[in-house]
Amino acid sequence: TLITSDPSRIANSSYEFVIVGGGTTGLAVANRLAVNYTVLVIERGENFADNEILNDPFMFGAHYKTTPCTSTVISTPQLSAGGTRRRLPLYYGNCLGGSSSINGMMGARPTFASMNAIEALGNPGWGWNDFLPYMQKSETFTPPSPLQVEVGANYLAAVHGYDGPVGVSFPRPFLAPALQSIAKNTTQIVFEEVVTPSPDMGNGFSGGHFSSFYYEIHFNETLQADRRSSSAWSYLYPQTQQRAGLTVLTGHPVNSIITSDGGGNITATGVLVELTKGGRMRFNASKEVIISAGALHSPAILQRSGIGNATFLRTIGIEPILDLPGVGANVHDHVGLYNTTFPLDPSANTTNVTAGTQTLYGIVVAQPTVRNTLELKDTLLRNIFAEDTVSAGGVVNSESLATQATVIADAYRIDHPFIEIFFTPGSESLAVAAHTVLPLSRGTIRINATDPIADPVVDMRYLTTEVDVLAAIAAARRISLIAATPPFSELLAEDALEKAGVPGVNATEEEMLMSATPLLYSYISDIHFVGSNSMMRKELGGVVSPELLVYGTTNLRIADASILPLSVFPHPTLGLYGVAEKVADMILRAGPHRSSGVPSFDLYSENFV
Ligand SMILES: Cc1cc2nc3c(=O)[nH]c(=O)nc-3n(C[C@H](O)[C@H](O)[C@H](O)COP(=O)(O)OP(=O)(O)OC[C@H]3O[C@@H](n4cnc5c(N)ncnc54)[C@H](O)[C@@H]3O)c2cc1C
Repeated sequence: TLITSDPSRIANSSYEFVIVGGGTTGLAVANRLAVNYTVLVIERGENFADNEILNDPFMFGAHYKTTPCTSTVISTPQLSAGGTRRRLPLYYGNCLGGSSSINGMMGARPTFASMNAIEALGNPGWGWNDFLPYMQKSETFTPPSPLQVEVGANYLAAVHGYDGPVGVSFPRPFLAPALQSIAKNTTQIVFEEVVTPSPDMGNGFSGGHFSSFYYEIHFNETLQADRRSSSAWSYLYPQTQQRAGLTVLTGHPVNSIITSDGGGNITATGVLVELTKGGRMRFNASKEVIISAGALHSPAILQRSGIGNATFLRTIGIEPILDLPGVGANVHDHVGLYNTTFPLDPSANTTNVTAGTQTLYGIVVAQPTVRNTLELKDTLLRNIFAEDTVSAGGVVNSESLATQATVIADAYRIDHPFIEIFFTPGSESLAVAAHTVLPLSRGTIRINATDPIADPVVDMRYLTTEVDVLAAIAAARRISLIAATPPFSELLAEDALEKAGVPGVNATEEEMLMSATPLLYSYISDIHFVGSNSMMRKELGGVVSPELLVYGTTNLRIADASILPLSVFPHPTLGLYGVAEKVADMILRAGPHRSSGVPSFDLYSENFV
């Protein structure tokens, strides 16, 4: 593997594949393709292989906003407290490894029900049974030690992988072991009938569950010990992952894709790179171009290339070569309620409840189902009107919103959870955070009309559908209920709810929405943006086919979080490695060098068919 920041070193080289963006998904795809092909990855950010803060898995909470890899797009004003509006910072990783170099490392997988929903949007081959083997292929799972099992870690050996590049494990040492059991006991009381302890949070569970979180960390002697298992440290840097066919250019952004029009479908022939010293350089791809610049930037690259909503492109002076209204539409994100830190009772026994200077975001996760409000949510989702399309904003037509709402409702019927709650140990306080899952509000991403290479204009339109507001209120309620329920409440100061700005357990809906220190309207982006180049039927605003090929092109693919039409990964990273493994396998199988494929697992056909 050659990693360079000097474009002149590779100026006259030729490549079969060019991948735009050396982030989470991009580096994983590159690694697999470079076994058989010559591959060039072009990453806008730098190479921070040895940066201690990025590598240290326990530094995330304190530093992710200020690492040298961290970048931000500031959103357009979003709905906020009392009907006011607020701009939200949307963080992402701008270096090799992309957002996996700065994220919280919380390992999570989609559910059987949610992959069903993805498949139902016109994507055969993306159901749970087809997808699980690819997630397994990407990971080396380290089972919990007997000590970790004793204090709460649990797993199912059959759903994991044991020789992939990404380290997945429970943290070692197991942080705040006493809090693990307190959190689990409280969860069981608060959610009574809608959660059960999960044998493994990655088993495609049907039904709400709670479990100890696992993380993307190398705690494995055969991999690097005690290090963040970013995409770069999994698929690029290790000796075992070196590829003669792989070149990585850092420090240079791709402006656009170069295409030729053979009178039918469009063919990508290369990319145009902005040189930091000024000017532009072209790199050719003889087989394919794959865009992996993340959900915020991939649609902007397409739009700069003349691929997108033709009317919009014309208004800003770009001649469209492909009218695809879904580019930059359908983008969405989880609403994060993180602003809740509860002070500890000074007289409580907090041994093994806090985590000293070490932080990991969640230690126990609860994903309750909608059973008690199922009929209400079902009715809301199955009765989407044309006005909802207008308020959601980012969908291309009302059929798109109605179809997405229906498959979400079906997923809830199978018993997909509707929120996620997690307990986080601090040094002197405890946090309970929550985020919505499977939101329906949709927004847009468009390039800046006056400066197309600048940050795109992102309007996420959080909480613009009724069902999303309902879910957020439910999440806020559960946070206050947890803080008022023993054994968790016994750790907290008497006025903990008040100090944390959390409305009491009996607060009305109005109070939940508008209280003086409103939990709900101090929401933040959960940094899980997806959908801006959705994989679904073209009539619904789809941009890519189930093979991740951009509709109307012969060889332009997208592989990153932007392809997810629904937010089915509660935390995206492990699922995105599955996406990377799947698309690489599709390409390798179709090419002259046939892939050895992935092992097939029948485990779930029995349970779910
Ligand atoms: C602070 C933070 C915390 C998070 N916590 C978690 C967590 O705990 N668990 C979890 O699973 N997920 C978490 N996520 C989300 C998860 O990390 C992302 O969803 C995922 O990494 C996105 O992967 P991607 O491949 O789509 O994009 P990225 O990994 O962001 O990669 C895109 C790459 O493209 C590059 N790029 C952009 N534009 C260009 C251009 N024009 N030319 C060349 N290169 C370009 C970028 O620099 C970047 O390296 C978190 C994210 C953040 C930011």
